Parts: sequence; C-alpha cells; structure tokens
Amino acid sequence: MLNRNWIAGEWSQGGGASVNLNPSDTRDVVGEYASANKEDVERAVEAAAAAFPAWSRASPEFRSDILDRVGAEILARQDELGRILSREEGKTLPEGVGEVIRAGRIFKYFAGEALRMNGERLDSVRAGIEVEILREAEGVVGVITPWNFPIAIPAWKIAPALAFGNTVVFKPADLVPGSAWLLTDILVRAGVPAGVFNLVMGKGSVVGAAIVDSRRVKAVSFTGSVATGRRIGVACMERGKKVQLELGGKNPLIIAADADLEVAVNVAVNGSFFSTGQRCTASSRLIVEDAIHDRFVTRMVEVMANLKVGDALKSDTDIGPVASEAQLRQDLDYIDIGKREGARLVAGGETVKRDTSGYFLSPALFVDSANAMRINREEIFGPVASVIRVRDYEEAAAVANDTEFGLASGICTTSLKTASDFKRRSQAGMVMVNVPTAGVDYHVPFGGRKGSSYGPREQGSHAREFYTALKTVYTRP
Ligand SMILES: NC(=O)C1=CN([C@@H]2O[C@H](COP(=O)(O)OP(=O)(O)OC[C@H]3O[C@@H](n4cnc5c(N)ncnc54)[C@H](OP(=O)(O)O)[C@@H]3O)[C@@H](O)[C@H]2O)C=CC1
Ligand SMILES: O=C(O)CCC(=O)C(=O)O
Repeated sequence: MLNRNWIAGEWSQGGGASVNLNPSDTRDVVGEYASANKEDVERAVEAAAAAFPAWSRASPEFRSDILDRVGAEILARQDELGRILSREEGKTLPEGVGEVIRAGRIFKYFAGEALRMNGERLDSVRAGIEVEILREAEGVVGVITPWNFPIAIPAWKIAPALAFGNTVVFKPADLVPGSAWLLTDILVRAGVPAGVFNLVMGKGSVVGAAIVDSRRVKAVSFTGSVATGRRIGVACMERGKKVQLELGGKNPLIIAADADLEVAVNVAVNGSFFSTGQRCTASSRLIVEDAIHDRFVTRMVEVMANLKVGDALKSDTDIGPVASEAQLRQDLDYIDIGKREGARLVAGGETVKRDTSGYFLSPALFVDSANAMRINREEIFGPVASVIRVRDYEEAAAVANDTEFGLASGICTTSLKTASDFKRRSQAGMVMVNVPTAGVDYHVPFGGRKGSSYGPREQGSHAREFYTALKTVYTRP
C-alpha cells in the first residue's frame, strides 16, 4: 500500500514513489511512500499560509490539547513506532522505543509550553507611554530533518512550531519516511486542522529545495550535514527567511588521569558507539591523559570485544547496522584515511557478516592519532572513535577546543576542581561530566557553538526564540 503525503487536509498521491529498506536486512521492504514534487510543495505551503491566521489566533488551550493528545498517542503506540524506527534506521529496539518515548514526552512538554507564550509589559523611559513586547508566531515554518533520529528530531521542531501558533510544512529524510508518516497519521487523528501541518516526502534536492525557495515560508529549521545546512543557510538569508541550523560535531571526551576507569570506559563506549555512532553528539575524539592512557585503551578494547553487532530487532544486539550503504562506504573510507594518516586501528573497523544482508560494521578504535588528522577534524558519523594521547589536563582542554565544531564536549574526572574548570573553558554548547556526550534531555536547550549550530537553541522553553517573533508596541493611553 502506498503511504501518501498529507497536504491541505488530504492524503495526496504526489509525483512518484520510493521504498525504504531495512538496513539490517535489505530484503525487507519497510513500506512504499509517495514522493512530492515542486507543485505539491507549493500546495502545501499555500495551505499552511491559509491556515495560519486561524491557528495562530486559536486559544493556546486548543493547541495545547491537540499536542497533549499527540504525545499520549505516541506513548501508547511506542512498541509499534519503535519497531518501524528499528526497521528503517537500524537502531536497536530499546534505542528505537527510547526515541519514540522521547518524542511523546516532547509533545507533552510543548503542550505545556503552548500556555506560556508570554510577552512583557514595561514602563517607557518617557512619561505617559506604555511599552509592550508581544510574542507572535512567525508564520509558515519549513521543517527539514535527517535520518538519524527519525521521530525525535521532527518532534522537537514540529511540537514547538505548532505550540506557538505556526503552521508547518515537514520534509523528513528520504531514508526514513515510515516514522514521519506514522507521526503525521497521529497528528491528523489528534485533530490538527487542515493545512496547519503538511507532510511532503521525497528528495531533499527537490522537496527540501522547494521549501527553502518558497516565498511564503517564513522560517526554516534544519538538522543535517554541514554542507547542506550551510547551503540552506545562505539561501534563506538571500530570501529574507529566519533560519536555524543544527549541523555536525567532532565532540571531545577528555579522560583525566584521575578518572574512575570503569566510568570512563562506559561513558566512552556509550557516547562513541551507541546508535552505531550516528549521532551529531557522538564522542569521536577521546582525549586521554598519558597517566591513564594504556589502562584506558586496554579496558576499552576488552569492552568493545563484547559488543554484539547485528540485526537491530534481535534482543542480544548491542550495535545495530549502519543506516545505509552510502553511510557504510563513508565510514570505511574514513577508516582507510585514518590508517593512511598513521593512526593505529586497535579494534573493529571491519564489515561483519551476518545471516541477513545488512550494513554491519564493527565499532572501530584508533590510537596514536593526532588532532590534526582528518579523522579528528571531520565528522565521520559512524561507529569510529580515535584516541589522542596528551600530557595533562591543560593540553587536553586545549585539544578539546581545537576544532571548528562546538556541539557537545565531555570529561571523565573525579576532581570537582577539574570538572568545574572544564565546564567554563569548553567552547561547546553542551558539556557533560562523567556522562556520555550523546543523549540529552528534552526540557533544556540543545545546540552548539562555532560551526555546529546557527540561530537560537532548540528544545526546552528556549525553543520559543526561533518559533516566535518579537514586536515592541508603544501606547499613549
Ligand atoms: N548532524 C546531524 O545530525 C547529521 C549529519 N549527517 C551527516 O551528513 C551526511 C550526509 O547525510 P544526508 O542524509 O545526505 O544529510 P543531508 O544534510 O544532506 O540531509 C538532511 C536533510 O536535508 C535534506 N536535503 C538534502 N539536500 C537538500 C537541499 N538542497 N535543500 C533542502 N534540503 C535538502 C535531506 O533530504 P534527503 O532525504 O533527500 O537526503 C534530508 O532531509 C552523513 O553522512 C553525515 O555525515 C547526516 C544526518 C544527520
Ligand atoms: O544525543 C542525542 O540524544 C541527540 C543527538 C542528535 O540530535 C543528533 O545526533 O542529531
């Protein structure tokens, strides 16, 4: 059965179709999905623009109730959604269900935020004048998302957009339309009015580009690669649109000499390899002080040897497949680059044969790597981490910040003084102490500094900065 786009309150066929395959077993076709064309996008944008006045003026309580129902339904269907997510992206089932629960909680959280779209009232510096700062919805928002968090990232963009009165045109990654389609079905059943939310599946070069190009789209929120994000950023600025970009990371994790070894290895393995390392927050640079280096590497390799790589749906799997053939090729290319650059591969980095035709890659660990190497400067986006040996904490902190990215950073230490220093010195948007760099809460700001992010933060109450505009009103009563 063809799963269609949702445009102007109707299921719509679109110009073509595509299938998504299970990366654990490419013989398993997850579903068939309609591809939108440029005209479909324009219809979706027109519908969203037409629905905007009524939706933005509806009572916050009306919007809040719909979001609350969406959250409740996502949580009620967590097993079914988690399974689809595992089948189309390759996350293990616990990771898939965990992501679905996170998405449900995000909708419930923003059901509350919808009631807190507060402006401010001030006294003017001049006598007899009142000043108000109003907060208003922006209008039609374009949401363009990647494949690595097929439901949580859409949730943390769509929920605040709708909560604060915007209407949405949503283009999910072409690799993972299944979770996006089910999310749309839930939004429709929860009573989102026609035109307020629109789903346009298909290729980024057609559908995503048409959203960015459309005159009536007032703001674009994008998560994905640096190259695509920067192009979209420039295009939005040329067209006078507000834009929010969440791009890559090359996240450092410092293992201080005084770290608890078991905690450090656990934090590093989890941060580097869970979700098959396909997270912008993954710890890819392990910066290890000389005094603990050998013990850390030995224990890390031991723990990695026990990680079971395999079918995402099997209960004994720790690490699912890489999400696509292209991604597997990219990971293997970087492993070759690392070897050619002189880093030493001490674990993994090989394709793994299973009884299904999936994209299985054993988690890879490089040692003797230098921060200047490409494997330490470019986002690999797979289960590949490298160890950089440093003399002491001073050098570690300098290496951690020596990157064009600034999304997440971490440190494992038992010293409050060192942790406290690193919290302040780190140039990342999120800092973790004895906690993996990957895996974040939904009620606090998410985002980075330097080349990792552009525009206001996502998630938590700060999400309103992107999804609302300020208007200052002066009144002489
Ligand atoms: N930081 C992060 O969270 C992520 C980083 N990446 C990195 O990016 C690499 C490439 O992955 P990929 O999925 O191609 O990432 P992209 O950044 O290209 O894709 C992200 C989203 O943007 C869409 N898109 C692509 N081109 C355009 C365009 N011209 N205009 C508007 N939208 C567009 C994509 O559509 P389509 O579905 O057709 O691709 C997708 O929905 C990965 O190997 C990884 O290194 C990937 C995912 C997430
Ligand atoms: O670490 C997380 O939980 C979020 C990661 C993320 O947003 C991403 O990889 O795109």
